[in-house]
Amino acid sequence: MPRFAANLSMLFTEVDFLDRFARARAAGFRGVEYLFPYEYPAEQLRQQLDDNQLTQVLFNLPPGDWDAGERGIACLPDRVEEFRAGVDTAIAYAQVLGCKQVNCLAGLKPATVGDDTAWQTLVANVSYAAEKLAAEGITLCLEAINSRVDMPGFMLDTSGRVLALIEEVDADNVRLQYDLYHMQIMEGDLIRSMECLKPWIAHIQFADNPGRHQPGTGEINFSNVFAAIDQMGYEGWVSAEYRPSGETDDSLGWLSGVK
Ligand SMILES: O=C(O)C(=O)[C@@H](O)CO
Ligand SMILES: [Mg+2]
Repeated sequence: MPRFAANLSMLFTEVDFLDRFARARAAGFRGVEYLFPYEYPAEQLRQQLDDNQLTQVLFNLPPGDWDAGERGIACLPDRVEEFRAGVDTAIAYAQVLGCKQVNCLAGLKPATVGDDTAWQTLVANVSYAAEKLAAEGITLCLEAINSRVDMPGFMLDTSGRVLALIEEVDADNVRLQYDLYHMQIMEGDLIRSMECLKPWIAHIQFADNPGRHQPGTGEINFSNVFAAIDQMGYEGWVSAEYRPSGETDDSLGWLSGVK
């Protein structure tokens, strides 16, 4: 059985954020992730992890102005200073939370910025972050996010783009975050793709498609996918990053199904 984690930005939203840790633990999870920790003092989040014997699996580098629609700043040439400051902030949180992986959102490419400029900015920023994070023993994840439904214009929208970036940066701690939901939309052929990409995959997330709800609501055969993840010898976390179609607790049938 894969090691499942709960994404607290999407699961257990029936309760306040800080109360979601206990709900995740009660449901059987041993790991949690969420979009961003920065609204809360790191020590307060650490307390929640300790109180509920949970591992902090992942969070994202500061993404720019999320509420205004920004989805990362790593490809933006006029935001390099802000990106670098964000790496320091993320490291400070990761140290307190004992978190060994952070995800870098590549960002939406503005029409005013050329493809090559955006790519070179991304390469330079990821290289910078990788070096700083390596000193802390932290892996930098890069997620391919679908540009068809959820994030039109996102810089890294295929596993091939992420692999090209990993190759160019050439650092041992830069790895692929494979989100089954995004990959089903962009590429399909999930099991064979994961088997091929396994050497580069550091983190897996999932939701069914269409709808981004729990397993069983869409077209992905999760029994087979989870079995394949086990069979390929993947040892990282597999995070439930879906919007429950009803109450979160009622969406967790897939979890007891694989116990
Ligand atoms: O949207 C997703 O998928 C995510 O994993 C977010 O955490 C953004 O990276
Ligand atoms: Mg994801």
